[in-house]
Amino acid sequence: MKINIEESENNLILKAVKTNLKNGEFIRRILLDYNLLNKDYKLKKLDNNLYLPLNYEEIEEIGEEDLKNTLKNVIIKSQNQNQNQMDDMDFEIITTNESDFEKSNNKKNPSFKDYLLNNYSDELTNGRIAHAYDIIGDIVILQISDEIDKEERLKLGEKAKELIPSVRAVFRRESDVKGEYRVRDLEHLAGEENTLTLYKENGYKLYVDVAKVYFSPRLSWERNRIMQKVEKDDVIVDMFCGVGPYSIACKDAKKIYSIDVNPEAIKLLKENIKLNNLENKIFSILEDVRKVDLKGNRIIMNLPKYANQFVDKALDLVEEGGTIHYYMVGADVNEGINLFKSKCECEVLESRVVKSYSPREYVFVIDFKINNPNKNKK
Ligand SMILES: C[S@@+](CC[C@H](N)C(=O)[O-])C[C@H]1O[C@@H](n2cnc3c(N)ncnc32)[C@H](O)[C@@H]1O
Repeated sequence: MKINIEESENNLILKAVKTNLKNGEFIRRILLDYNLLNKDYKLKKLDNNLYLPLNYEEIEEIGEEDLKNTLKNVIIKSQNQNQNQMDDMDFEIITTNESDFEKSNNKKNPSFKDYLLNNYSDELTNGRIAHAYDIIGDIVILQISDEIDKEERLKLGEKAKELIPSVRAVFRRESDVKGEYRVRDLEHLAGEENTLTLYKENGYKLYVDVAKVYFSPRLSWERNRIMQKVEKDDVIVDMFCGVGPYSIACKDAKKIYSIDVNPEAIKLLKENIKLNNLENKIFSILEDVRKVDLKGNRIIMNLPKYANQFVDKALDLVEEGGTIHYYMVGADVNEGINLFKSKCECEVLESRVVKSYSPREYVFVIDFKINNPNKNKK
């Protein structure tokens, strides 16, 4: 096989990790843990190298540089933990195309993406059907507009169930995330009408009920970024914890306070604490965070749409010299920076786009070091 670096007009572009055969199995397991391995294709051996095809949308969301850094960090961490000797940290991410890889099902079935491309190219172009979908455990959530007939939507659901590996149920986003609990309406399209699933990311597991709580697999990279920053003496306050993905990602900290107003989220959080053996570290609190009185040195504010209403509360919760990870929706990250500067003495440690939110808006994260939470307080 020749690995084409050039983009081809007739073929779907794929990204792949190229590594030497010795390190291949180690990297394969990491990619599986991160839901990054594209199971539609077989791995490819060539010369002394292994090529592992990646889920392209995931890479688009996180960016290639971030992917490389995160993989490097995870490899270093796993090596320390398991004394796994990976010869050299040698791997690269290459751009190739799907014809370089053999389909994994051997049945000459198209992938669901091929199916969409072949049958719904107009709808993909005009945005009535999105190419991207979320896989949470064994549940798939498609993005299909109301303008597509119900009958057609059900047909697409059945196709998704048939063509996407290991799927138990297919739903469609019926609304944006909304309300205080940030939960979206879903329409059932195929498979079991059961919305509870077990999801895996960054080496931990989570029960998620996609109809009752907020959850986004597209934040797994961001959670990994936070995971790398946590120190063993940290006391974390996860102000809007949901089922606990950030709290659990912070498992190397000394103590984690996890707060949410949604009783269903806290119920699942409790299950997730047990599932990950973190009973002695994570303390769940079913409450409006505005009524909670605690102190921590690392505060996580993952309520991007309304976070600006909770800055004063976060400044009450943070210790002097602590860090606030502030998520916000907007067109310009300076809105968030100026807001904090008007309320306290702080510096920006890092800021980046986490994902796109609407055609002109993004979800940004800003990591602030809070030198004096009370200065400028009104
Ligand atoms: C965007 S979700 C994030 C959940 C979780 N951090 C995650 O990444 O999956 C925001 C969460 O904040 C919770 N929430 C909203 N207002 C709240 C408040 N005043 N106090 C505590 N939790 C709140 C919602 O119930 C929801 O679970």
